[in-house]
Amino acid sequence: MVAVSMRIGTRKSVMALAQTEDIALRLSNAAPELEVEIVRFETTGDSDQTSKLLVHGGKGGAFVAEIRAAVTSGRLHAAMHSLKDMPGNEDTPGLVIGATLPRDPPTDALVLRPGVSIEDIRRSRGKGYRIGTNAVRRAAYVRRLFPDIDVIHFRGAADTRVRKLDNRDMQRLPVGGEVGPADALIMARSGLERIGLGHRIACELSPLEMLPAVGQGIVAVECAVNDWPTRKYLALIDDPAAHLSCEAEREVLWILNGHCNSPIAGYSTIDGSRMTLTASVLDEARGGQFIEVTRIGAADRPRELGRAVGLELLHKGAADIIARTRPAH
Ligand SMILES: NCc1[nH]cc(CCC(=O)O)c1CC(=O)O
Repeated sequence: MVAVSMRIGTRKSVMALAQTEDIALRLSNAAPELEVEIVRFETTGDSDQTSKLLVHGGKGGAFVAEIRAAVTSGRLHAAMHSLKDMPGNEDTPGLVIGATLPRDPPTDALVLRPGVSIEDIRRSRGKGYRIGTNAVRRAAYVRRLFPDIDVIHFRGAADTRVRKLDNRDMQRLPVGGEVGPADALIMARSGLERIGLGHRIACELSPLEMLPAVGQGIVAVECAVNDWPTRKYLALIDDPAAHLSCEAEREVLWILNGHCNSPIAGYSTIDGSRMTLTASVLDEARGGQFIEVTRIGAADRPRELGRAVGLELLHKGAADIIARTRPAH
């Protein structure tokens, strides 16, 4: 059989590489003639560990734009993305999500510094503890769980974050100065497991306690819309259920015009022919009030369901909250 090659681009972090290797393995199993080459990108977002990501045009701008440009120019056949990190409020002409891998657990989890106990944090409602996250959604939900906890800015690749927690490192702030050390972190369970740090999960937060980010736990592969050979290969490893959830949850983001660090959460599940979609918009400024909508619809019409949920959130006042949290440029 004639060998065919596919170049897949990824960020260089341990987590991104693990995800891309998973894609490569699935492709080789599905199409043994395919030789997958993993191309590692160092993005602006990864090399700058201090700023709050916004100066790079947000999460999307930082992590996604450079790799996308390489796909568009033909340097890459495809790009690996964590679906959670893909901007949900902009068009991507010429590109398509060719595959979504089966969803890993979408939940968030608490990682504790050795010596810190979850019982103590619960008992004190968080008072006296510092918890690190850079996500507005996680900050808002964790304040609902532990009202007296101190949420501090914390970023970096997942393995780096855990190392900094254990070493009691301080975090430099984008505006200057530093905070820390952190006693705990909120991180995605799937990411921790993919980098071999699943044993550090002290407590998993259910979707009811902390509704996951749109697309959390789903690895996506993007390619050029007119690159049919690549699309055919990617279709072989596409997980239909994850793809339907992707469509439903991302339609909510689109309707809400959510920016890179919006306090938006969204999670869908499929049961037979029905999909249940819950999405929320959190308002930290108003004492942690939040708007949440759940709807059930036809699993094979995910965008319709996403649109209904998004419009209902708007009807209940979501646009004001999102506008208030929009970073000034
Ligand atoms: N922003 C980083 C990022 N992007 C995707 C994941 C892992 C979870 C996933 O696959 O959705 C993580 C790490 C984290 O949030 O802790």
